[in-house]
Amino acid sequence: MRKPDVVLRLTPKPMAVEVKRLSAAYDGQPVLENVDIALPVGKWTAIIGPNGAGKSTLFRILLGVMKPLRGAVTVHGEDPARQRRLGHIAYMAQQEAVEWDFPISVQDTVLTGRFGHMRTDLWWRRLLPPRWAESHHWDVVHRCLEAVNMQDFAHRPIGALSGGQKKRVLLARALAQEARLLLLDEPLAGVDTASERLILDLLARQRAAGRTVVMVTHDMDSARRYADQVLLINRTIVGMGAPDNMLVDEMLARTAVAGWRPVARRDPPLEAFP
Ligand SMILES: Nc1ncnc2c1ncn2[C@@H]1O[C@H](COP(=O)(O)OP(=O)(O)OP(=O)(O)O)[C@@H](O)[C@H]1O
Repeated sequence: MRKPDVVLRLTPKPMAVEVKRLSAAYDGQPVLENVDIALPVGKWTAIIGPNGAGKSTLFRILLGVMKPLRGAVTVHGEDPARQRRLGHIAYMAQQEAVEWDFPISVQDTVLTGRFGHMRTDLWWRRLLPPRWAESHHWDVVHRCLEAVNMQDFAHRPIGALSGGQKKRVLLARALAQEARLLLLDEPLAGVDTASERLILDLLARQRAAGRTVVMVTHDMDSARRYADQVLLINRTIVGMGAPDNMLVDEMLARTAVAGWRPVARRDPPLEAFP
């Protein structure tokens, strides 16, 4: 009898993020054009581009909350909205995008990061107010608050925090999601040196644990020191590669990064900064 043929299927592991020929627009006004991106799982990518380059728009599309005009987008090989609903994408918004006057404590804010996981709790649990969540959710919340050094502020209203503390709470909420992909919109903006160090070290640990980190930043030094790759964007992808190849005068000039300082010349003339 003839033996059945053994078919060896070698399916490549899906990328964390794959974007092909993407275009996006608001009210018919193009914002992103012909964007191609492939971000491997477990790497740290820094996205750098000037104001209005479309970085936050790209995040909205990767979260599946905005539909592209054209092109294909997958997260872990699936529809981004589905991945978000499954809790595989964590998002840290820019501080300005959050309603800080909302009467909610620091720990309840971080608990909202657990909502995706709570969907799999027992049905009757899901009828209770979130504050009565199962203890393992609270364990994660407290662990994340400790990780960002905000445990002493757990009961404080979020409106009564400094700028740097707000950032740390937003990061704790993103960490509490225990997602495979972390999308962070300017996590380092407006924080002091100690907070910056804490945030970068935490993200380095996330990456070491196999998570994919994607961080929009204007901080070239951090991108150079921590990121595996840099993506330069200004309405379209200007370049993508190792930090040492992307964060050079020629590439930055092409991206026209606001506030960009020439790398070769440490002290440019003042007139370079209007
Ligand atoms: N909801 C919206 N409706 C209409 N236009 C928008 C909307 N959101 C953003 N835009 C426009 O789209 C363009 C890209 O905005 P986006 O916020 O994606 O840029 P960004 O790179 O994140 O900028 P920044 O560094 O200032 O945060 C800008 O010209 C902006 O004015």
